[in-house]
Amino acid sequence: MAGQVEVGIIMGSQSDWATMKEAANILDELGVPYEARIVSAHRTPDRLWTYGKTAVDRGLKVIIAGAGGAAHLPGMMASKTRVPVIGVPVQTRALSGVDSLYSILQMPKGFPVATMAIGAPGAANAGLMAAGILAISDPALAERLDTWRAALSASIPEEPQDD
Ligand SMILES: Nc1c(C(=O)O)ncn1[C@@H]1O[C@H](COP(=O)(O)O)[C@@H](O)[C@H]1O
Repeated sequence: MAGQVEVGIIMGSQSDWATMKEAANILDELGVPYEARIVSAHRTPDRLWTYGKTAVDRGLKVIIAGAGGAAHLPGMMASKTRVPVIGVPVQTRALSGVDSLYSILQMPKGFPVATMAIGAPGAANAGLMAAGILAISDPALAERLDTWRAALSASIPEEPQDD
């Protein structure tokens, strides 16, 4: 997307993109510029270091970090930059993403990660959370987000339907 990139979507592996794309889709819908990068604490620690070190100067306002299994990426990124990190536990085959959730959730005091739900709903909510944070100082985005939320509410029928 054109414009100053204020949201960084990072993920531990290419295999996370199917999940993390849900965050990107929401940001596309709301007209929020973002970048998407593969950054792994385990496999590309130097890349993580550089990304975290330069995040503030590059103008990033929120980082969405998704990882699965021993999901150390969100916490490590939160240690490296004061840019708020939203963590997305990617669903895993072995342990259904509970491993990812626990790896991201229990941060020690001082370096928080705002942890979302496991999998695609969590990634979509991460996009919405990032948009909500940016909307605090962006009235036009706030209006788009309000419209998006109202449309979702309006799409929910009052009564259950038969299949
Ligand atoms: N959890 C992490 C980190 C990290 O936290 O740094 N780097 C990769 N991974 C995870 O390994 C899983 C399997 O990766 P592969 O599919 O590449 O084997 C992915 O869900 C990724 O997020």
